[in-house]
Amino acid sequence: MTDFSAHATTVPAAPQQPAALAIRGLAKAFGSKAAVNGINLDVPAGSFYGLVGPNGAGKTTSLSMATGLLRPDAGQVWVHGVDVWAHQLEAKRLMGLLPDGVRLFDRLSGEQLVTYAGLLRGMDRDTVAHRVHDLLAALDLAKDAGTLVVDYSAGMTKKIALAAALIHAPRLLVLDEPFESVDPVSAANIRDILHDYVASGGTVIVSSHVMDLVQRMCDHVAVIAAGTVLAAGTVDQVRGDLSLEDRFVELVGGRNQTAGLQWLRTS
Ligand SMILES: Nc1ncnc2c1ncn2[C@@H]1O[C@H](COP(=O)(O)OP(=O)(O)OP(=O)(O)O)[C@@H](O)[C@H]1O
Repeated sequence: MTDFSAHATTVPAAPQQPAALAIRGLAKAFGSKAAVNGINLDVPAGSFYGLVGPNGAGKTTSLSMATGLLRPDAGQVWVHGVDVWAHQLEAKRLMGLLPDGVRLFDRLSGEQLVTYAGLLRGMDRDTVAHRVHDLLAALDLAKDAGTLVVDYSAGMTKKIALAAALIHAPRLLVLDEPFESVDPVSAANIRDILHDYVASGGTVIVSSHVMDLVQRMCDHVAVIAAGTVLAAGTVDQVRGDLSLEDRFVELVGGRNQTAGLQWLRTS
């Protein structure tokens, strides 16, 4: 493992100073399948952190455990020094989550859904109304505010879920595949929102398969494969002289032979 992270150790130990997210020895198996294999990771406060890895690498499982959605078999997680599994409410107050594939209350309109998310967080109605208005405008959803979420497209659904994750101005945003299905203009708007958020002291963790996007957007990256962290650090440290995509392929390997698909040829 190439690990450039200052705090990462092979023997799990509590973080010295609060990172935005610190993970020690996190593990999860589904039956006999080890999905996450005792990973350690430090996400510095104020960083824009990319999490990349092949399909089935364990990204969603790791993020679900790190954010209090899935109980780990082993290991510990801290968000700004708060133990996520020992102090769940306190930790969740600090986080905004865009989970992958989790059902929303889609019989609410977009405006109602984001308002509901704000009220659930204990915010007063005036502040919620003000922020809902701002978020819908920034995400180009104002004209669809009254449409039921069940009638939204996949990209619109991603955006309304992102608005719900942002409403309480969390200190750490964890976004699982935030750009999937999102059109290029909306993706650029979302990137601007996230960059402003990081510039004002927030921390963002995004999982993505789009290496070029991660290389341009993130300042840190971790490469995960088979439930293990293969490399972690600043994007420049991890990629060295290569593009992140080439470095990813070098680390992960696994280019498949396509010679067995001759039957697919049409001429
Ligand atoms: N609820 C579950 N039950 C059984 N196996 C699971 C479950 N969730 C995940 N897995 C398995 O754990 C492994 C890691 O899955 P995970 O969804 O974390 O990967 P990922 O890196 O997010 O993949 P992708 O990039 O394809 O979204 C996979 O082998 C997957 O089949």
